[in-house]
Amino acid sequence: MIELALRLARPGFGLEAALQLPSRGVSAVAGPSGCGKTTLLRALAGLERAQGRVVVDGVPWQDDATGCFVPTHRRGLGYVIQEAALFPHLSVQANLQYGLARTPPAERRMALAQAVELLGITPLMQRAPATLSGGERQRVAIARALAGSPRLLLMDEPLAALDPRRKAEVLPWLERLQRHLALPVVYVSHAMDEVARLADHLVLMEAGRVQASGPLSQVLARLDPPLALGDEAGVVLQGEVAARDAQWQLARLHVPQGPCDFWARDPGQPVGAPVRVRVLARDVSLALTPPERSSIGNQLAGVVDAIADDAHPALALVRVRAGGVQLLAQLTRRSVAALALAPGQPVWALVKSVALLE
Ligand SMILES: Nc1ncnc2c1ncn2[C@@H]1O[C@H](COP(=O)(O)OP(=O)(O)OP(=O)(O)O)[C@@H](O)[C@H]1O
Repeated sequence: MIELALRLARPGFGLEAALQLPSRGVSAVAGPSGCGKTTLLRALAGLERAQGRVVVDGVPWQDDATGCFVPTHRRGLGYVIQEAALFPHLSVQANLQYGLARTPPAERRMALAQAVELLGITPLMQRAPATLSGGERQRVAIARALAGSPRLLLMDEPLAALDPRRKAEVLPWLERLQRHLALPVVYVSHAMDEVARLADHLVLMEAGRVQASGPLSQVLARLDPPLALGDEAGVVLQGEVAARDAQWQLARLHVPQGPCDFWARDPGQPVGAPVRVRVLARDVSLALTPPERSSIGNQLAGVVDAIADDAHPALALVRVRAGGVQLLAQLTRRSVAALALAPGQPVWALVKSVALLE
């Protein structure tokens, strides 16, 4: 467990965050620009001197009550930032070897081999950094951070400098890390598509404060903080590819807690592969009876769970429980009135197959 309670005051900005993050998996820290994500990460690393307490797996890194402050280089951190700074005169291999300097010799080979394997670096080993694409450079930077056998990996917008195509190339490698790494990762990003694909735990921040912190699906299904997410409000369902339809290039995705399987664009993964599906609130419609002869690929029987005002006065956010999953639907308040929607009301949640984002 990573426990932190940190305060920091700057002119015009104050950070006040108390958090408990799991010791395994990816904890994403998201929120609008300037809300203090980077400041929080730097304070956790000891790069920024905040007041308070940081305890990682029972080991205090900072405790103002006792005067404890472990300097950054003794915290066993890997740190990856937006623009990777690799040594330009060294090959990829030599850059990775450099990352080993701080690692006890007994752990070196394992850590390096695992990092190279997890991030698919082998074909790049002899290349010079200047010959790498932005995405390849970030993979090498992440491998270098991992080669140092960190206890905690901190990543600050590692994909933000990449164009959408490069970002799409790197994301599957980060998903591999998310599945296979035993160490905790704190991942700062303002991009909800990255968060939806990578996070196990989500911290939402606003103006230096923590708005919500908890398992990804629970935080995304809350009706209060998602309001701040605007068009990005929506839930993430986790499942696996159950079948692929070669004729229509669609895949049937089995979501264990869902009331039925989902049809979506074929993500190109084999049957049995784990997938996450992002269902945005604006892509979910509600009906009182199941539509016949419609083009909508997914129709889920559910019950209205809660209704909240959305940020715009014309809109409402409706949470529907369907089987063991929760969906959010963004509707006009006129539709909510026309259907007389209220908690407890049985409804059909309609989700176009094209709207499902893997
Ligand atoms: N070195 C600094 N000196 C003074 N103020 C700073 C400094 N660094 C950041 N700030 C301010 O502190 C606040 C939080 O900044 P921070 O970089 O942590 O936000 P962020 O959520 O990471 O933003 P972004 O997503 O844009 O990177 C902002 O108001 C910013 O202008």
